[in-house]
Amino acid sequence: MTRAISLRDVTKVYPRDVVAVNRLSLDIAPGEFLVLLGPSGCGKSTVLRMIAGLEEISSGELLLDGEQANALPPGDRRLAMVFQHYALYPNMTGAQNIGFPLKIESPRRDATHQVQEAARLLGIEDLLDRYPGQLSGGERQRVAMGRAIVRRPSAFLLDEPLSNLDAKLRTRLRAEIATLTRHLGVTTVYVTHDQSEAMSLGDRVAVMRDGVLQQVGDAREVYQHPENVFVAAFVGTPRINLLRAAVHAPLDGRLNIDFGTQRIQLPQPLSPDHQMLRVQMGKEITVGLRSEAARIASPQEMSPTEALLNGVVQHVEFQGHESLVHVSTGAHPARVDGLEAPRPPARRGTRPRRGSPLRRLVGRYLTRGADAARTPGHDEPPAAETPPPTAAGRVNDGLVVRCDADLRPRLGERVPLLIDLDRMYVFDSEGRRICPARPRGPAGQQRG
Ligand SMILES: Nc1ncnc2c1ncn2[C@@H]1O[C@H](COP(=O)(O)OP(=O)(O)OP(=O)(O)O)[C@@H](O)[C@H]1O
Repeated sequence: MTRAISLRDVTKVYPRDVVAVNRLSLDIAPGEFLVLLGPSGCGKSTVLRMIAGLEEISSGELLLDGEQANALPPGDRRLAMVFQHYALYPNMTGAQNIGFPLKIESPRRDATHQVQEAARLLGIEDLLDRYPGQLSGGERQRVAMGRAIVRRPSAFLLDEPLSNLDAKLRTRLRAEIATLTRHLGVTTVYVTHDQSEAMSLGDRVAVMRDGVLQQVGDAREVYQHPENVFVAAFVGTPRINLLRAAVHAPLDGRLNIDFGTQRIQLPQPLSPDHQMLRVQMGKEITVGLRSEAARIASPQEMSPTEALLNGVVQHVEFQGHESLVHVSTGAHPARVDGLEAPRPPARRGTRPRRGSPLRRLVGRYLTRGADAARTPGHDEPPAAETPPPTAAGRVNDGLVVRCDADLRPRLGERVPLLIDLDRMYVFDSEGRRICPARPRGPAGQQRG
């Protein structure tokens, strides 16, 4: 038995007028695994607690299988909730903890069979005789999951269930949870602030900010077509590069995106996406470039859908299979409120050394300077475009790009960046995505 959960215009106002959830509407299909994602304090747990019946709904409607359930007592909802803190009874064994909900229902019932079955599904048969104090964090969370599934609920509500565990265990357990809930076919709502967890887990991801739902879609859709700059910035590792820019149209009818010290000219004829930028002329826009939308390569390799920017290597993160290279372009980074953890600072650049693989790759560019980078159809970078040095200990405008681990860019090295215009996002001054437009067809249908 699984169930549909619908929220219609649901608002939660706590005392002192704290609006934790603001007019949220969401339909979760029977058997679906939906992840509620957002930064701390955005209202995720409140949504879960309203579904569970642990928090009163201020306005709006909760429907369980189409029936209004705002006033239904929590015990009658047949939902199981698992919290970040395992809340196991320390004086009960694993078996007693798992069987506890059944004992509450009917104290004389022998729950051995159901407990064994839940333990078998979770692979914890050997832990049943142990007390919580004798279990590791991961084992305790499995017992907590056992307690949630033993009553065969119609939906699971999981509130950051893995955030107390180390990264390796978290990865393993989240795969187990996804497999288990699919095996049971039970509707699952999973709350997390960890975007990589969200992207790897759910059928759909619902991104929240300040109590307001920003976007719902499958992971690919949310990553590739973020509705706004907040979603673009919250989802994806490394974080998307966001640069302040303006659209200019000189008299020759061409269209430029101007980053202040550098600009790129959009190829003619303008694509339908780029035509939409005309209305942004004179207004501030934000350009979003994921790390895979720019590459360090010789301008001679530039394709018709690429444009050139120049940069200076500020910091290199070696990742084994690739490197993440922070490149200063002189452009001003755009700020998005409400995101956690800014990028880590990096050391100030030094001079490039001769003979590096990167120097061989883009060597002509490096030796001949900006002149070598000029390609017909693309804007010529002005002489003053070499980015200014940044203050020691800060990467204030570093564009993070992926690079083959063998290239080994040197700190301070001047590099050409080829920007993939098909994967360049533009957001208007309100943060809404202007381009690329959502693709037509079933995968890209507009919601709502
Ligand atoms: N009982 C309460 N009384 C007053 N305000 C509350 C209460 N519970 C939560 N809030 C506020 O409501 C907002 C949303 O809180 P909520 O716990 O739902 O966010 P969250 O996204 O789950 O955060 P986290 O990831 O940190 O758990 C926050 O501003 C919080 O301070």
